[in-house]
Amino acid sequence: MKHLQVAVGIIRNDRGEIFLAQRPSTSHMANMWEFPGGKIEANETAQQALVRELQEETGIEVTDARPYDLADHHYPDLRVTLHFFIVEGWQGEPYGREGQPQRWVEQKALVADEFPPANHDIVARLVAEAAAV
Ligand SMILES: Nc1nc2c([nH]c(=O)n2[C@H]2C[C@H](O)[C@@H](COP(=O)(O)OP(=O)(O)OP(=O)(O)O)O2)c(=O)[nH]1
Ligand SMILES: [Mg+2]
Repeated sequence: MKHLQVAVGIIRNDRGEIFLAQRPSTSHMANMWEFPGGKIEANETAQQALVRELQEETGIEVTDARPYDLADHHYPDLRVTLHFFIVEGWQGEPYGREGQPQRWVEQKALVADEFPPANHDIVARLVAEAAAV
């Protein structure tokens, strides 16, 4: 089975909101909401892939990102390992550079069911941590 390593950015602004993008209708996990990111290439670290993917998908230049969590998930015909980073420093303003719909959502208002199944534990953790503040 194919196994993808994916770098994913949880972009959080100073109001505690997180940037989400909607996956294209033709992609794997079509129409679900996601944290922007993408596949780690063979010659890259996870952090390098994160910086490149957020530039490509949201137009920002990441200046502050720290590893947050890992999630391993088996889809029916694909295994993914997601490398999540919290991104709290960047230049520019993120937007759906590939034409994908986007929105900012308060961390405590994230809804796990809007995300691919691989994200469910992470979204629950983010919501719990927001509630604890
Ligand atoms: N970016 C991203 N991918 C996710 C998330 N959750 C999740 O299961 N995935 C899965 C969907 C895909 O099967 C896989 C790879 O992500 P991707 O489709 O963004 O990869 P990519 O940007 O490199 O895409 P492409 O160049 O092939 O078009 O990770 C998430 O929150 N963000
Ligand atoms: Mg992507």
